[in-house]
Amino acid sequence: MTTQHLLEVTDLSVRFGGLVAVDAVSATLAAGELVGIIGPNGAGKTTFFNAVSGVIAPSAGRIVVNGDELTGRAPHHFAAHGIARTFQTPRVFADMRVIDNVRFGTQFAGRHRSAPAGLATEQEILAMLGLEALATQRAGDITPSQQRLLEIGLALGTRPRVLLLDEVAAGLTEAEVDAMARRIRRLRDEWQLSVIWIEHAVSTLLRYVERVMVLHQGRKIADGTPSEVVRNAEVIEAYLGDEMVTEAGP
Ligand SMILES: Nc1ncnc2c1ncn2[C@@H]1O[C@H](COP(=O)(O)OP(=O)(O)OP(=O)(O)O)[C@@H](O)[C@H]1O
Repeated sequence: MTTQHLLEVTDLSVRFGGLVAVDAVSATLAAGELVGIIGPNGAGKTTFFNAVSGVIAPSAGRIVVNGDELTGRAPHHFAAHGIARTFQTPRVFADMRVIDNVRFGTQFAGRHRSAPAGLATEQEILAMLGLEALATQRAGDITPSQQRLLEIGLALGTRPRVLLLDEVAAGLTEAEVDAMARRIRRLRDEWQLSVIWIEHAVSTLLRYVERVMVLHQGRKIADGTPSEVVRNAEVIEAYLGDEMVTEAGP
């Protein structure tokens, strides 16, 4: 029996002039998976997200979402097929109320899509993110860490099946990073979302994901459980150093 993947990326490459930012990367995401992507600065992580959310057209390769090929299609096609993403720099609508930011996502993806169970209302999305008390505030007036959460709210407003999170924990305190990781787990556990999460806070990420892909100079150099990946010689050499092996335990 073959498993139908929600997302199936085959030999994806993105070139900028002479630079190969993503180099023949293949990857899959099954329903309900929580997968991390790690790798040094410039490894191609954000560019990978840009391609699998339609923000840039790949130079080569195929992107299939839930059985439909979307390679090179515009972002709203990806959104309508259930892909939502956040951006490295939070992009909320500062002059709109917090709750209206979440409503915007609904319009972006189209009103007539079927919503996954549990993602019924904007209020529930805000409650999941701990922002319910701020619903009527102007988004520009909430703190930067609350804006990071709201950006996830904007993505959730599209009622996605797949959530692509790009460094949503950047700039947060250690306690906030942990709280963020727990929220991401709950999104997967309670709303059956599939999540790919890029983060530089590697030790936290590795505690929460079941699988992690490692990018280095555009190539995928590893894809496995956190304990497999921290023992991978190429990953240690390229990115992690030796200390993660001890941190991850026996
Ligand atoms: N629009 C662009 N035009 C030209 N080069 C780009 C563009 N976007 C990214 N790059 C280059 O592609 C490479 C991969 O960048 P990317 O932002 O995907 O890496 P990253 O792994 O997300 O890094 P970081 O962890 O620093 O965010 C880098 O060398 C970057 O300078």
